[in-house]
Amino acid sequence: FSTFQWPNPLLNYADRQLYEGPVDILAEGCPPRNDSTIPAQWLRIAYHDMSTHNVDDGTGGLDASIQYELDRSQNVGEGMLASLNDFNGFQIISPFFGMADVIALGAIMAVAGCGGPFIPFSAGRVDATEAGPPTVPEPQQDLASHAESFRRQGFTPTEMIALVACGHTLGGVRQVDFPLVVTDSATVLQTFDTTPAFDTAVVSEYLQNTTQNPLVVGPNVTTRSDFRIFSSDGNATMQSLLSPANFNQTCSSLFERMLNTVPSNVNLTDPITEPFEYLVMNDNPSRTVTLLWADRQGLFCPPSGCSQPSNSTENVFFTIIGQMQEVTATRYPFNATINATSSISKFWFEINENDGSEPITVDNGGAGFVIDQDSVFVDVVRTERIVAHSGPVSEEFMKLVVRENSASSGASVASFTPSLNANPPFTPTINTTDLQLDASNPPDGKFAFFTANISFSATFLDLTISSANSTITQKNFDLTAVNLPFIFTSL
Ligand code: HEM
Repeated sequence: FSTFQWPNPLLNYADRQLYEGPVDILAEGCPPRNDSTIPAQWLRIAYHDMSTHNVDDGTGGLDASIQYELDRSQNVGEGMLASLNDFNGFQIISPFFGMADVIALGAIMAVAGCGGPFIPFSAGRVDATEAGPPTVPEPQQDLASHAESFRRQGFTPTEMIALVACGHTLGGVRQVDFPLVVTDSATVLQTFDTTPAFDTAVVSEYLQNTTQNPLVVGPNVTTRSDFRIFSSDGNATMQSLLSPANFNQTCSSLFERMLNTVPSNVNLTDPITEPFEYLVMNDNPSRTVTLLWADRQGLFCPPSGCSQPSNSTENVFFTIIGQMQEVTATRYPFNATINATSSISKFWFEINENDGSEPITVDNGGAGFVIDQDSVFVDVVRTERIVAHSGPVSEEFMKLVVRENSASSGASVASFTPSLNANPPFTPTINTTDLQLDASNPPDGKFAFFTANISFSATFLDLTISSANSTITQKNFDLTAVNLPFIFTSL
């Protein structure tokens, strides 16, 4: 059992992205693209985005500023645009999980997808709104400039050697983008080593003098930057990286630092190294899991009881990260009816293995899973996604239904919709709409229904209701975590 405290929307969301996808689907099996691989492209963009960091003043780092830096020659390559399009296409950017977090997650999936080590994931990066300085190292620069670039980014000369070797085990150099490095125009891409996998081939082929790495043996001596870097300590670091165990361990910890290099005013979560959102246990078909709750007065409910056994079990399908860690989990769904008058203040669970052992209580470290307020919430049963047709014209929107039980003077919803742009920068849209009394749903008990039509593709909502003396908000309601009905109708 982990020490995770609910609610923590960022950690919850980051955990779900790492262990349930969907980012890994494009990295699994190290799939080829543009004569390189998708993971090679994802790993390179993470390094280039981080390269703006300056340890001296704490600015720059992994902040998605790359979205504004694509026109620079140091960021040449179709992998850059393709990667950003991949990341935006997942539509997982949320109010607290921006493009920079997706770039970091992409690098983690990239390394794992090509057979490399697990890199612990921290989330909470903040997306830049403009370009950073042009500080990506380039092949024609000398060793001293490279050492200074890496120092500025927070890495020692020895770490520079390892970081470049770890990066250049994937992918290669494209002829059209670097014609001075790869001079033979019949070559589309010259790989750094003979295997697409994340492995030590880049090191062993270099040490055996069989390497075809164009940044080591390319015809143009000026652009042999990998040669200058790899040999800068008499090959001592490269020798140490020959051991696959040491290579994996060194690359994992350097990549973790690379991905966690952020502006000094940004705080990241603790690293996620296990799927803490789940109770990972051995399979026991006789196990029962019961949801229990207390009413709004904090009392455990009277005779009939406030408890509900789980109604089924579902297998959790883990990403390549979960598969690599060999974790398995079962999800226990519930369908509980809460009395509208006595309501709910907190809930918890009891797990009974039914094998004679004491049942276990799961109660968020003693506090219970506390429901802050029950004055306003999204009615997921009445909310629906609507596709309305009239001849060739079609309109898509979401009919949001909100319940509220206070005598409010105004209610509004701010909806967050990930970017549907074709090109970067992929900035989300946030719209604020007033909620109106819902004529189609008469009041029920002390609850009234309010409604608004919002974007079909909205993923997160903040609800606000104000009355004469208070404002109540329900922040970060995750529409992607609920299954809303689709309604097809005519306009
Ligand atoms: C002095 C430092 C470095 C220089 C001069 C350098 C240079 C280059 C060049 C010229 C390419 C070819 C890009 C293309 O044709 O699209 C490349 C590719 C690549 N670099 Fe670096 N690099 C450096 C450091 C790093 C580091 C630290 C990483 C760590 C993540 C990294 C990861 C990659 C990857 C994965 C590719 C392959 C991209 C693909 O195949 O699409 N590089 N690098």
